[in-house]
Amino acid sequence: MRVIKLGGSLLEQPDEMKALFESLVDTKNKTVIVHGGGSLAQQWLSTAGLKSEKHEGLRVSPEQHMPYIVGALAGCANKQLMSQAIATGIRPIGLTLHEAGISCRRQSAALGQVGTCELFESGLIANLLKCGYLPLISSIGFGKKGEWFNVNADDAAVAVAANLDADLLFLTDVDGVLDSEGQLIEQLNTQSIDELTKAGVIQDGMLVKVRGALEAARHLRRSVRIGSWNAVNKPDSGTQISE
Ligand SMILES: Nc1ncnc2c1ncn2[C@@H]1O[C@H](COP(=O)(O)OP(=O)(O)O)[C@@H](O)[C@H]1O
Ligand SMILES: CC(=O)N[C@@H](CCC(=O)OP(=O)(O)O)C(=O)O
Repeated sequence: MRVIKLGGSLLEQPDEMKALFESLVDTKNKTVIVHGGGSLAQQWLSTAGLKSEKHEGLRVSPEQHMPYIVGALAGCANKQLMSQAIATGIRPIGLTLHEAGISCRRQSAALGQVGTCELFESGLIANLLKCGYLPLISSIGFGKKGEWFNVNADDAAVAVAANLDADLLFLTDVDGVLDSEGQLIEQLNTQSIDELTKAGVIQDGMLVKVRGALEAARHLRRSVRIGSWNAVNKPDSGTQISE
């Protein structure tokens, strides 16, 4: 089984999105998608006249911003992906982290409704795969009292992969992790990530992704890959991250 994390910028690239779903047709019984949609959430918040800020790659999420964030991620982004899956002949099922067996709690008071993930069970996803569905999981989650949370989609993908003991692949809008000269780095480990982060080469969204990939590599005891949209069935492309 493998979990593929799709960055939200895919939603703005219809040709890439179509090609990606076409390349999933043969592996749909063992693929689970976790998706972002940060740029869409940003657009919805701006249209509503709300100023949104990020702290180390995480969107500060006050309660009053949550209807727009939930609407953009669990609503519009999720349904745009469902639409493409259906057009490709794949049977999708749109879910939140709750149905994927993940419970959330507040990361820190300063970040508002930003959630971190805790695992509780994994049965439903395996059953949906057996029934021939492609699970499309947004990064919206819920706490034990039903409160809603905005989880960074990279962190969400790490939790889903951990829950399913699955391989993990991050697909994004660059070829992988790039060095200070913009060249692809093929392999990274704890030490090289530390050095590149201190040197400011890995930043923003890529920092969240690389940290998540390293955490997943440790937990899953296997390497994790970061690559571009067309890397889905190319196991030697992108950046491979191991302990
Ligand atoms: N060293 C780096 N290599 C590649 N991208 C980087 C690096 N440092 C920062 N980035 C930025 O991280 C972005 C990918 O992260 P993000 O925008 O969060 O993607 P996604 O929406 O797919 O999760 C790249 O488009 C790039 O602007
Ligand atoms: C807490 C937090 O940062 N949540 C993210 C969730 C979406 C996301 O991660 O989308 P991408 O994968 O497209 O970046 C956000 O609101 O932007």
